[in-house]
Amino acid sequence: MHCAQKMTHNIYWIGSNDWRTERFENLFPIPNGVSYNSYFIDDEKTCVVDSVDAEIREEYFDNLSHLLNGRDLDYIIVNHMEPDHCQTLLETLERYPNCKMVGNATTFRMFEQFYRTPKPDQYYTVKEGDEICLGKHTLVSYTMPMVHWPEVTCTYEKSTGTLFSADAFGTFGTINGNIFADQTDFIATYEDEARRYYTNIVGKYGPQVQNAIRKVSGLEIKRIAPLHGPIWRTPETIEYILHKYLHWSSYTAEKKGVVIAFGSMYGNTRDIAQQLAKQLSKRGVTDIKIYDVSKTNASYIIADAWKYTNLVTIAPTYNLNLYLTMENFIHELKALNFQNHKVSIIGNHSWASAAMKTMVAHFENDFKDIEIVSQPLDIKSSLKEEDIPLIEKMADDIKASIDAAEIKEVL
Ligand SMILES: Cc1cc2nc3c(=O)[nH]c(=O)nc-3n(C[C@H](O)[C@H](O)[C@H](O)COP(=O)(O)O)c2cc1C
Repeated sequence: MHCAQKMTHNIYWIGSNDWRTERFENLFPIPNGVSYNSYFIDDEKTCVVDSVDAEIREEYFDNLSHLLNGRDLDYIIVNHMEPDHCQTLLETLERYPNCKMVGNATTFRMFEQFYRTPKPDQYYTVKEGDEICLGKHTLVSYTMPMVHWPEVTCTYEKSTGTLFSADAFGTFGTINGNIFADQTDFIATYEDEARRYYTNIVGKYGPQVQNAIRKVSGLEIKRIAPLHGPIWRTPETIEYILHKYLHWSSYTAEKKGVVIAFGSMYGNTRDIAQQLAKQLSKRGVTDIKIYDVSKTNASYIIADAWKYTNLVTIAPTYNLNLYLTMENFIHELKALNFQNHKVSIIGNHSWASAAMKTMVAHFENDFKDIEIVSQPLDIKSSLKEEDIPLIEKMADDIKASIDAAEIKEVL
């Protein structure tokens, strides 16, 4: 059943929601679901901006044929070739054989790689700054390489000031009737999920995100229409999401606080994490988050590690190595280019220590711009009375580093 919504002057949201998929990219839990957004422009020429995941295929085609109302489809703009936006692309081209698929050389190469059905007669190549006039609406293409994938573009519609931004400015979480962020309590509803989406999906590409923001900063943006999550259309919400992206892409902490990530088999290392948290709290530190790396999906811990100034990793030695879920957590952080934060380290071992040294080596050698706060500690099997002063000293050092931290506005 069609369920399209009007976005503005003859531009419609023709996406839908997915509550069923457990994990986005089969990696990141999405307990609040996700939307796949597609847009339809109704003008002398008809145009779709990006197609959708197969999960919402029926809704997309119902919306499209309802709005076309018997007319033909002239263009489909492909800003991003990732399958969650393209699993219905080939079918769109086959249902509407006169439709031109708008993209660049990489877009078309990827299309053929994924869908094994070249459609050269339907390719319409655009370069940076090229315009397509639909009648009253004019679309301008801008490249955004590696704002997720190499072929990515964004498309700016001049008459309405709409930026179709591909995966940029997107978020996990479904659209619940309200397609615009300003119709929701958007900070409460979307901020944490937008940060988790950004850090885990696009976090690796901070410099590319900054380049893309610089590139579009000269445009008069009245609406940002991403491929996931709500549309940003008021000055307040546009400024909010642009500002958040500038902040996140600079790897700068948003808030003073400590994320304690621990791994533990039998509880001894967990006790160390709780003791440190207590000592921090006693010293007036607020916003302390403790996560068990074996329990909480790394995507949540990573999002909070990005947000707060200080991270502490605490883990035991396991078969002469670092405990595996901590190894994995640190590996994921590194893969996302995590940087510009302060880290403290505690290991635990019983006969041949490896955890502490491995964590120190990772943060010293594999990351850039990480300050190690306090002397790393190595506890023997379980926390004892004589260890408490060591934990207190680390708490003192972390507190001092939080006090010295400056939370800078990134403009
Ligand atoms: C399967 C297993 C392998 C371990 N391997 C090592 C090791 O290679 N070197 C070492 O010093 N301790 C090793 N330990 C000891 C742990 O580091 C120690 O028991 C620590 O207290 C575990 O903390 P937890 O209670 O938080 O799990 C191992 C323990 C287990 C259960």
